[in-house]
Amino acid sequence: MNAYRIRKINAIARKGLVQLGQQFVVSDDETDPHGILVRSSPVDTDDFPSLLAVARAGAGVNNISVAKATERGVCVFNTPGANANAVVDLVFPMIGVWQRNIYKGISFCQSLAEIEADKVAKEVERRKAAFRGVEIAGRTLAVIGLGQIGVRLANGGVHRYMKVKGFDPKPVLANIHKLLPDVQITQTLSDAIGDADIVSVHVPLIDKTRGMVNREFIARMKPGALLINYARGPIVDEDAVLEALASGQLLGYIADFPSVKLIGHEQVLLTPHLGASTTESEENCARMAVRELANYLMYGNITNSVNFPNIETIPADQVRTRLIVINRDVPGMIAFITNILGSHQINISSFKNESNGSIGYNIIDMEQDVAEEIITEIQGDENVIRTRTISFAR
Ligand SMILES: NC(=O)c1ccc[n+]([C@@H]2O[C@H](COP(=O)([O-])OP(=O)(O)OC[C@H]3O[C@@H](n4cnc5c(N)ncnc54)[C@H](O)[C@@H]3O)[C@@H](O)[C@H]2O)c1
Ligand SMILES: O=C(O)[C@H](O)COP(=O)(O)O
Repeated sequence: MNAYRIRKINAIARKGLVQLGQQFVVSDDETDPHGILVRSSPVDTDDFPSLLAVARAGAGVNNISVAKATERGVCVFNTPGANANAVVDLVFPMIGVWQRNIYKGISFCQSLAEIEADKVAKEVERRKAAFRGVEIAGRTLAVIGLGQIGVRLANGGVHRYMKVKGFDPKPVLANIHKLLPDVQITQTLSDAIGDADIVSVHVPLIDKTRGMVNREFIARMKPGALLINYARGPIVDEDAVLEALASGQLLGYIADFPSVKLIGHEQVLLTPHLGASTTESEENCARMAVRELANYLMYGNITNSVNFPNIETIPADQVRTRLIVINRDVPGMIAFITNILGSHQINISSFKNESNGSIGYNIIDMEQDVAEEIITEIQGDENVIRTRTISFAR
């Protein structure tokens, strides 16, 4: 068969890319790819006519046109949890940097290069009181969004002897099971943030969360609290933050998303979108994204899609054709597909169907070739979004 064309956007770790076998050709310039590997760059799936899938080596998919992709039967993957340690590994140090005035202390030390060598030690002892900080043990941490990152951060707070509260309106049960018993799960957002010294937000950027941390949210926080955003810039209303910093309602804002409004503000600490930037996380994400994409292109199997259901089936040795049908999840679709195949005397050796509530996904294995007209007949139904045949040379 012809090779699958992969467009690589952004730096994808080599340890992931080497998993792609000879069936794949990877290029940064491919204009008509079957698959895309991407991190944070924007992807409009409508720009690529032959596109079958996009794999985001990371968590957030707000840079990808997921709704358009779903309408065209393009599968979008992400890599849940693959960079969660990296984010938590940065958030706690950043809290420490803030609470202990480390950034001010470091610039003070750099300024000591200007003075005479025998005066440095004396100057350090004379001035160090200006950088006295506070500890995080005993403080209350509110974690908003108890997903892969939120759960790790909440547990990390417990290990640091903090009181930890967490809020998530629709948590994934598997994540909640990983929470330490000392984390208090609250029923409302206000219960979580009302008396927290530190509020850290770990939700995806979607319509419902855009601007979620607004004036009203901040007003519900304890006066003088610290706000942390390692999720996405637009989740936080920056004007509301600046007002709250000026009034004292917020003591500080730590974020991974610099903007002109925030840069240079004394009460704001910024990092340049570094949350996932560790060797380990980049390798984890790349390995996972490549596996998901390759498994989809070669077999139509799905793990960790954000718009299609999970489904996996290994073709038996005698299977020649695998037909994939992606449809709107309405009654009668399975019967519709099997009736057409049956009416053409096609014997089905395996049929697997999964749904995520809006999209139905069918993998149908057959021991013979399937004529193009039969596929066209299936494709003709208004609820069929896309069909695809994969031939196995035996
Ligand atoms: N700074 C970085 O480099 C970096 C790295 C990784 C992830 N992120 C961002 O962090 C986000 C979360 O990552 P994750 O891996 O934990 O994802 P996740 O999907 O595992 O968890 C997100 C959680 O947020 C919850 N949620 C959704 N809306 C909510 C709301 N209104 N209130 C409270 N909770 C809500 C969901 O139910 C889910 O449990 C990503 O979507 C991404 O945007 C940033
Ligand atoms: O959503 C994510 O996974 C992070 O924001 C990481 O983005 P990056 O892969 O561009 O570092």
